[in-house]
Amino acid sequence: MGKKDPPQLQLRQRGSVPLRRSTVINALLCLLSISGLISCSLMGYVFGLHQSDDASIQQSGRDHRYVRASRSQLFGAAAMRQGELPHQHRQQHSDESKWKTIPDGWEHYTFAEIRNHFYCDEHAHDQNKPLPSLAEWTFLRKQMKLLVDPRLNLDDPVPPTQGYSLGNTGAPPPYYAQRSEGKGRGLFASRDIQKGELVQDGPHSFIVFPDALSFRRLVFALPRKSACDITEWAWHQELTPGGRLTIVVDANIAALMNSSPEPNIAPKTDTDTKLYAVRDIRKGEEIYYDYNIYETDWSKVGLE
Ligand SMILES: C[S@@+](CC[C@H](N)C(=O)[O-])C[C@H]1O[C@@H](n2cnc3c(N)ncnc32)[C@H](O)[C@@H]1O
Repeated sequence: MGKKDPPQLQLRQRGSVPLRRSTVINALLCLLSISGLISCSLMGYVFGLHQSDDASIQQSGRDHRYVRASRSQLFGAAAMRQGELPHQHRQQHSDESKWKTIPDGWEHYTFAEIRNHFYCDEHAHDQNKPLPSLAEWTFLRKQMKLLVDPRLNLDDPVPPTQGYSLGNTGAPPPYYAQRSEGKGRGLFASRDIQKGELVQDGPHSFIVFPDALSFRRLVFALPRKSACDITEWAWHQELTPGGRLTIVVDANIAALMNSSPEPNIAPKTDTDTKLYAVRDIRKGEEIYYDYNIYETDWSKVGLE
């Protein structure tokens, strides 16, 4: 009696009006989807997404080293850079549109071109780089297994934030990671170490790149800062006397070891991948080896 219908009811009673509105909305949505489809195809063409996974990047060489990485895996990494990982610190870089994409011809990039692409000099000069988190190590190691060598066994009772099982003892190496004044991050003795003690057990710590392509594949499948880290952490050396020069990188905090012309640890020979204390080291002292014992010419390992 005299009570007005609630507004929503009145609307329904207006009959054809909602129908016309929905038709218009449907038509607009249709138009939007069609234009979306067209622009997606165009972008896919421009960025090479039109290539099927059969155009996988294949690593030539022996079967046991055969690794396939589909373009979608690499483009997944590029998409991740678009949003940046939560643990990445957002900074302004001169050309974000450049380092956030996978460049054409990445398979042939030189070491210097890779560093230019990711503006790694900016990263190198950042004195406030945080220690890599467990999540960052875990992602890096996952990509290493996927894109460098599927046979890699990176299971270890010691987490990468503490190192790895030194000599398979189940105990970490006698160091921990923290910021090092003027050097980014570094390693420090977690206890007194006696002259002659094994401090760094290379083969239990590093991964070996079968070739230069696997190195490029890994860096282009990483967030920018991790890609730059890899270019700073990796080195190359002959792993056996007279053997070929091989690219290697530690897959844990051992990668953070800095260099000194007066190192406190050193290998016994040029091809030795174990490093021993050359003098007594006190708890809390920074651990150094001397990078100059290794080859530094990246053209010698196919990254020219
Ligand atoms: C293998 S990484 C060592 C870890 C590095 N400090 C980090 O935070 O990622 C090599 C890089 O560390 C830095 N570095 C190593 N030794 C250094 C030193 N004695 N003085 C200054 N920087 C050093 C250089 O930037 C070098 O390219």
